[in-house]
Amino acid sequence: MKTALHFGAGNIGRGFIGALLSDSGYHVVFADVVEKLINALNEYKSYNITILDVAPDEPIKHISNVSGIFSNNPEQLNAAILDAEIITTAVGPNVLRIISRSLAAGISERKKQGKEYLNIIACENMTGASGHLRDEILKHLPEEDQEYMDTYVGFPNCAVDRIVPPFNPGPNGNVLSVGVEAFFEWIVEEPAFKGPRPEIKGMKLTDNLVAYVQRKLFTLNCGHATTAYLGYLKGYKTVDEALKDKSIESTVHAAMKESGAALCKKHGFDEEEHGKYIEKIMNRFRNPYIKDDVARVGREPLRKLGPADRLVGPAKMADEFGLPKDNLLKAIAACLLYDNKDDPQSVTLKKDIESKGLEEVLEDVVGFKKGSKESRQVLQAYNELKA
Ligand SMILES: NC(=O)c1ccc[n+]([C@@H]2O[C@H](COP(=O)([O-])OP(=O)(O)OC[C@H]3O[C@@H](n4cnc5c(N)ncnc54)[C@H](O)[C@@H]3O)[C@@H](O)[C@H]2O)c1
Ligand SMILES: O=P(O)(O)OC[C@@H](O)[C@@H](O)[C@H](O)[C@H](O)CO
Repeated sequence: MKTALHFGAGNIGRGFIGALLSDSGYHVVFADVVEKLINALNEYKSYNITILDVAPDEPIKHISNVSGIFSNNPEQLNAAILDAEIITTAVGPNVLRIISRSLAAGISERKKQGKEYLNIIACENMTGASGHLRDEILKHLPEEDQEYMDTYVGFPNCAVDRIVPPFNPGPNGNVLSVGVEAFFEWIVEEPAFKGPRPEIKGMKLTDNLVAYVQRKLFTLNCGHATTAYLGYLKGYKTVDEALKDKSIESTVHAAMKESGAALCKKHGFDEEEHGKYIEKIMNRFRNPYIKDDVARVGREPLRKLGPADRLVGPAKMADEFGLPKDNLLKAIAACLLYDNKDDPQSVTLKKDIESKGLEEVLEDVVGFKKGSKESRQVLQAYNELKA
């Protein structure tokens, strides 16, 4: 049987990518650092996915042929890398650097054992995640193994879309159970594969990946983050609850339209089709069967304020074409106000704003120069939202 190694047995790992791999005939080995997940994977060797929607065709999907290993156990991991025909990740962009050392060791071992093609796909909300992972691996790979990696190891980037919220399996439920929306989209960069393309049900291939990644990140994740930060400020707990607030809904919609106008100019998307794409996403956010925590959606605000990420990325793109971006700037201001003591990045952000001042943080983190029009506008929105 074919083996797939997937890093991260979390929401997207179990609820999306691992499930597609298992459905396509792979034995899926999940590598994670959480003991209870690994133990449960090895004990039950299967889990259930609940589809959170009105009358889904298949309300519960049973996923089998799975097992778990510890990502911080070099022997287990090396053996799994050696066996794998494909490797995927869904660990969060910041963890890619952490797993890169083990992947480098595994790639060197594959060379020693005369193994051929392998593709590694990082399924994270980040433009160029697999390429970034490759760069991190290169830092640990001996020079004499680099040619082997160039020849035999592909790093196709991808866009990954399915809302997988926190899920409560109930008092006697299985820790592996996961609830997902019915919709899913996994688009992978075809030219970057090395060797034969793997056949995975539900994986779509494209040769224009950047457009799809930006379409998803700057629309869905942009609207999601805007809802989360504005919602958190007003004390709402979930995305659907926040969107029932008309003033939040209209800002979220307007921010997605601003990013949409920029995306259509940049990538030539049809405006009418893109409008439908936005409406479909708004309806996905409103799905009453999904109770998605605003703290999950707003997690790691410093990452989300990055220059190529969901808020600043579309604002810069709008600027490139001289298009409006007032609502995107308001979303950036709401993100800067995110004050959640359980989120380490929120704590750091707050401390930095207190010690350096908002303008300096805007320049360092977001890239808006002190005194620039954008910086002044964010400052004004920040003070208005704070009041
Ligand atoms: N949940 C969603 O709706 C969704 C949708 C699309 C994309 N994503 C992206 O998928 C990625 C994962 O998100 P998630 O929601 O599944 O998060 P999650 O927190 O549910 O899962 C991440 C998993 O990675 C594990 N992990 C942490 N460090 C690790 C390490 N060193 N080695 C192996 N595993 C490690 C964690 O223990 C956890 O189980 C993120 O990049 C996210 O942006 C999430
Ligand atoms: O995972 P993050 O932190 O990058 O973003 C939070 C959510 O917006 C995200 O997980 C969405 O649910 C997902 O991207 C839907 O495909």
